[in-house]
Amino acid sequence: MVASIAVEHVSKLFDKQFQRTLKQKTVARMRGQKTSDTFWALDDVTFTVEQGEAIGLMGLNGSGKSTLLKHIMGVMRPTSGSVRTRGRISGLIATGAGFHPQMTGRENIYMNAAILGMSEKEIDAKFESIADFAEVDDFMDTPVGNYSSGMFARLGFAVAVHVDCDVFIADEVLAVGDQPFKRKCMQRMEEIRDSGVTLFYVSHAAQSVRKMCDRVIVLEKGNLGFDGDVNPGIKYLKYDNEDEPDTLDEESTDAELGSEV
Ligand SMILES: Nc1ncnc2c1ncn2[C@@H]1O[C@H](COP(=O)(O)OP(=O)(O)OP(=O)(O)O)[C@@H](O)[C@H]1O
Repeated sequence: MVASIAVEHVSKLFDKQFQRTLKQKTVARMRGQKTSDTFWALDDVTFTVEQGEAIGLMGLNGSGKSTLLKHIMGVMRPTSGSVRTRGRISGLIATGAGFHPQMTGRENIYMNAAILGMSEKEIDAKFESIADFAEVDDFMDTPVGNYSSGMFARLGFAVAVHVDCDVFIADEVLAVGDQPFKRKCMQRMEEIRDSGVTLFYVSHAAQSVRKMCDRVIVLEKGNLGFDGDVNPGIKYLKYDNEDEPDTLDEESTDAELGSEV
């Protein structure tokens, strides 16, 4: 098997500010109070992913999932440790990330696709298909600053799924889309996974992780809490407790997808 991603002893230190304004900071300093502190958002995280694996990245809010994915996408550098990736990476870390609000949907498609490594010729060839997937129709020539959050998500996801990539990253892509679009995204991600692309799928929905992934990695306050099979991973998080269901939104997605219980 070929290693697709190697994360070795990765740690990331962030600052935490306690006061917002200069005045508040000055007063705090005069009182001898702390104005900031540091914390480890990732703490000595190590794992390897083989080409074609589908990883469900799970963990409570603030556990470091997006931070880890930013390292894998190469938009953030670790304080210590190393991240090595093989091939082209596509996907979404945050809805609308990399979009310019004053540029139109059309212009943003070209810019975003170029950032993800597509040539102008490639974008020209795929533009109609990207536009069809996004279904923003008449709004293609409207500045995206006037888009709804769902429209933003559609456009970003439409571009990402049209990149020929070796690793696909999907962080909370289903958070803002409506049900038909969520279904379409899930279907498309299954196709991407089945074509042998390495998949990183962040979700709090146990059902869709079961459907989509063959391995689960759980982060806990920046530490690697669990790395292994899907069901034990979900059990580890206690996300499959009938008394504590997934969010209604994601549950209904799972129900509509017809995934097993
Ligand atoms: N640029 C930054 N500077 C300082 N702190 C940050 C920065 N980015 C993230 N953090 C903090 O790092 C921690 C991990 O954040 P991260 O977004 O990776 O969590 P997450 O697991 O993706 O959470 P969620 O499930 O809510 O999306 C949080 O406490 C967050 O506030």
